[in-house]
Amino acid sequence: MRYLTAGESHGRAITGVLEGMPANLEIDKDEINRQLARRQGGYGRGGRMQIENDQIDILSGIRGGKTLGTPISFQIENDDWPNWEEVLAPFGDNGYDQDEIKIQKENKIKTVKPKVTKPRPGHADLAGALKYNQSDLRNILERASARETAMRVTVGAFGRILLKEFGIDVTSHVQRIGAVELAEQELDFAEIRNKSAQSEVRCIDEEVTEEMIAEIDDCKEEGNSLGGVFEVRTTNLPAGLGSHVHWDRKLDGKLAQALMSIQAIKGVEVGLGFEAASRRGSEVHDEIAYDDQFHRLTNNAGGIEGGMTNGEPLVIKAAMKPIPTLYKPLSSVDLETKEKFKASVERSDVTAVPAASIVGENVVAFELAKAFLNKFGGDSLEEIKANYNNYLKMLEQR
Ligand SMILES: Cc1cc2nc3c(=O)[nH]c(=O)nc-3n(C[C@H](O)[C@H](O)[C@H](O)COP(=O)(O)O)c2cc1C
Ligand SMILES: C=C(O[C@@H]1CC(C(=O)O)=C[C@@H](OP(=O)(O)O)[C@H]1O)C(=O)O
Repeated sequence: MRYLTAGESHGRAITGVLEGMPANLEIDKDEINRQLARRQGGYGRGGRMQIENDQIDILSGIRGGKTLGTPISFQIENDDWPNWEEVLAPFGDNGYDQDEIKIQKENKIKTVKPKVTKPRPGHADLAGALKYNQSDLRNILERASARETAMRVTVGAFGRILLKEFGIDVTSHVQRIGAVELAEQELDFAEIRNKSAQSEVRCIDEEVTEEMIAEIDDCKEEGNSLGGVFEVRTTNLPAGLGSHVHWDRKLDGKLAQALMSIQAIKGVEVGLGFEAASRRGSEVHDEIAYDDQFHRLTNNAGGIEGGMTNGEPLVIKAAMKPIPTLYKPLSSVDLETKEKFKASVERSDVTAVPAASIVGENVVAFELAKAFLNKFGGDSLEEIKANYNNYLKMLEQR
């Protein structure tokens, strides 16, 4: 299974093509829209999320509510597009009517959006302009933007619909916003799901959530931004997804890549992660027991050993850096004039960790669905179910 996405953040729409879904899987469009709505929520987001109302429009690959086994294509319209149509039209003068810009500047009106030449530290602006030989940073920032994560949530939602047929579920919660951290605790999957669905920040502890909200408010007041950490968990994963035999078949590597490729994610930990490096072996490795089936007395490995699921729940964390666009300006240098400036900002998120946790949850769901199809693959849902049930029977006999 694979996918491609296209689209600029303020372009007409973002689009995607997903290939490799088996035939005869019932697709609940509401479930996809629910995931998209979850991604739009979370305390700390800026003005853009009040403009957008992400809804999936499926163009092909589904008939009568079921997959055909053919490529599935879809799009989400950008409701902000009418404000950018002139600037981002595929053909035309990019809206850079210099006379009009001059008149508008004189009259302090701002409907024309001039060329962007002031790169933001921490964003893709400067590196992208150098690499792609661009003089307008808009040609970089439009595609670097995390608007694209709406597509990743869409394909992840398809993945989770498939996983659900096999009783596998994925959830997430916010572990840290800046300096405010949720203490490590024994977590019950159903509890995380219910509480994180209710909470504005998607931290599962009410008191800590309030502290996180206060931290975001404080940071906003200061014109600053915040990062944090989220954790993704799964239930009912069978042992044996992924493989130890080649570097590019190892599931931990694939999950890390999927998470690291989310905008602003700078670190991934499986299970104990970095903490394992400072402990002794006896305090890290999960002892093996047998009770009708193999299981572990702890889950410090986070459900993966040797690049394969070991039958315990997957536990994986990702660290997000603070949002690069700051109301409190940082110094930078104008691309054209080479003059120093302090950036001014029109709108931005203060933090997007709660949104990123939903993206994380869905990219993990997609990678797991892919690994699931690699192991139990078939062209129809019925064939995959037969393969899966056969494998479960084999495991029962071990
Ligand atoms: C859900 C989400 C929302 C984001 N919102 C913003 C934003 O409003 N302003 C901003 O400058 N960066 C935002 N970012 C982060 C940038 O997209 C990201 O830092 C940039 O593309 C550079 O990539 P890098 O941080 O991975 O190096 C957001 C990221 C995510 C995941
Ligand atoms: C549009 C989304 O996130 C955007 C990601 C983003 C960035 O630079 O990554 C910048 C902001 O966009 P704008 O510049 O239009 O305010 C965010 O709102 C979204 O999540 O759907």
